[in-house]
Amino acid sequence: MHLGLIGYGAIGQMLQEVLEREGMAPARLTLLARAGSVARVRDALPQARVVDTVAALVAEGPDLVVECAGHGAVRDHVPGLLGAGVECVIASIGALADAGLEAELQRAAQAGGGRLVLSAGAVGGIDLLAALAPSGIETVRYTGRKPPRAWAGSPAEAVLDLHNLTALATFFTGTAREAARDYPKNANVAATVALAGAGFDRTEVALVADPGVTLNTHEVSVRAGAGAFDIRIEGRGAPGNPRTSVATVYALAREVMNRQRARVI
Ligand SMILES: NC(=O)C1=CN([C@@H]2O[C@H](COP(=O)(O)OP(=O)(O)OC[C@H]3O[C@@H](n4cnc5c(N)ncnc54)[C@H](OP(=O)(O)O)[C@@H]3O)[C@@H](O)[C@H]2O)C=CC1
Ligand SMILES: O=C([O-])CC(=O)C(=O)O
Repeated sequence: MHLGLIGYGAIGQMLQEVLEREGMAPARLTLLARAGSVARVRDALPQARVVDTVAALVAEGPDLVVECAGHGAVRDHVPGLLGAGVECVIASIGALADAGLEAELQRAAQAGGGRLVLSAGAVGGIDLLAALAPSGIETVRYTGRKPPRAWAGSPAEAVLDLHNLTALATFFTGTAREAARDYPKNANVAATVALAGAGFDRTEVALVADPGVTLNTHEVSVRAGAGAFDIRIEGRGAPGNPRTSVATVYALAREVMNRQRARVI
C-alpha cells in the first residue's frame, strides 16, 4: 500500500508507530506537510517522501490519504484530493460544519471519483447510530467531558479559570454545528455523531470541563425508531496532546489496516 498522510503531530506520529508495531506499515509513505515543517518532518521520517502541495501528493499516486492535521488542512487539501480520485479518511470531521465546505467536498468527490471516509475517531457507537438513522431519529445527545487542561486554547478559557477549577463546569450547550465550529480541536466527535445520525442542527451537545476526570469522556445517547442506546467511552489522552484521545489513532489505524486485509471489521 502507498499511504498519504496529512499531519505529523500527536496522531500522525502515533499512527505511524501503531502501523509498524502491527506489521502493517505501508510499503510507501508520502507526507504532505506545511512548507515550513518539511525539513523537520524529513528528519523525523527519513523513509517517507515529504511534499508540501496537494499536486505533488497526487502526483505520487497514493492509494489512500489519511488526514490528521486540523480543519484548515481539510479545507486546503481534501477537495483537491477527492477531485483527483483519491480516497481520503479524515479525522477533522468538524470541518464539515461549514456547509459550504461540506458541499465542496461532495462536489469534488462526485466529479473526481474520490471517496470521503469519516473516521469514527475517539467515539464509539457510530456504526449502530448510522445503521439506525434510516429508522428515524428522535433524539441524539452528545456530552464531551475532559479534564480542564484539555480545554486550554479553546473558548472555554474565556468563561472558566481552567487552572483553578474545583467543580465540573458545563461551559457549552448548543448544536453540533456550533460546537464543531467553535471547538475545532475538541468537538470533532460531536460532528461525527451528528453526521451519523440526526445532522448538525438536530444533535444536542454539551461540553464539560471536569477536574474529577483524568480521561477524555464521550457520552452518546440515541433514541431512534428501531432502537435506543447509551454509550460512554473513556479515552486516554495522547502524550503529545491531552485533548486528543489515543483511541483516535487506533480508529485511523483500523481504516489503514482494513484496506490491507481480505476480511474487514
Ligand atoms: N475525530 C476525532 O475523534 C478527533 C479528531 N482530531 C482532529 O485531528 C487533528 C490533529 O490532532 P493532533 O495530531 O492531536 O494535533 P497536533 O497539533 O498534535 O498535530 C497537527 C499536525 O498537523 C499539521 N498541520 C496543521 N495544519 C496543516 C496543514 N494545513 N497542512 C499540513 N499539515 C498541517 C501540523 O503541522 P505543523 O507542525 O506544521 O503545525 C501538525 O503536524 C485535530 O486538530 C482535530 O481536528 C483530533 C482528535 C480526535
Ligand atoms: O480525542 C478526543 O477525545 C475528541 C476530540 O478531541 C475531538 O472530538 O476533536
